[in-house]
Amino acid sequence: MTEGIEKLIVAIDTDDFDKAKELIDKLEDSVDIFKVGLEQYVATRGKTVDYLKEKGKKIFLDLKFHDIPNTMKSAVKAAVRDNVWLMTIHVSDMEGMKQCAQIAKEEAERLNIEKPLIVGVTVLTSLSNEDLQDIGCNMTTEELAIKRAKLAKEAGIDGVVCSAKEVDKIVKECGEDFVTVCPGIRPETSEVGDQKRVVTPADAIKKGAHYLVVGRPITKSEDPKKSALDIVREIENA
Ligand SMILES: O=C(O)c1cc(=O)[nH]c(=O)n1[C@@H]1O[C@H](COP(=O)(O)O)[C@@H](O)[C@H]1O
Repeated sequence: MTEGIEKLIVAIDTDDFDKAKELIDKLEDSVDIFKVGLEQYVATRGKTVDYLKEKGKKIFLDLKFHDIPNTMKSAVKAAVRDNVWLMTIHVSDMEGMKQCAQIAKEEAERLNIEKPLIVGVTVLTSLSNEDLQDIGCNMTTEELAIKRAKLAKEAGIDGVVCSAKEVDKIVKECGEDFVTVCPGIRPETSEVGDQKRVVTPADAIKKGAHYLVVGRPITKSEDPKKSALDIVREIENA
């Protein structure tokens, strides 16, 4: 497998299992990691996770848990049973994150499976500085993302989801081994849509992102396989 394929995560955002299956089948030779998010998981009750397992693919379960510590911890414990590669929580209070890190380890040991990576969402890539002001936060997206990444590291989770706009600073603060997953990736010619902090695949890699999450630029393309391969090539050239 090439280095580019190892860094690309494709977001299967559809509410239809057959469409998800069709996309996975089209992309299976050029993509190794697929993200099952809220829309697809809720609509299919997790059926796509089983399909991806049958195909031997790596699974990013993106359910972004955010709740009181006991509920977050219990949700992580249940999700570990899906035996996925990586899953998301929101960066929240220290107690909640610590309990998620701990239970993931314990449950994986009990089941004798590899512990999934637990990563915390810092500041959604659809948010701007103005959006943060509107919801009562007087920090910039970059300041808040760095602060939350440091909290996530202190709590003992494996990494964060962040925009590639701030990933270089997060790597500098939290170290090379702290996993960085960057959505809001847009090749030069792609539509931005609802994303506000976007970066090209090449620039995201140059800034130190470990993994790039790409949805619509691949899934809404007339030729998803070609679009995925173009991004893999751009990653490799960077
Ligand atoms: O956790 C995520 O994956 C996520 C965090 C974030 O800050 N921004 C973000 O876009 N995402 C997800 O990444 C994917 C991006 O999709 P596209 O905008 O279509 O490339 C979607 O599935 C989002 O749910």
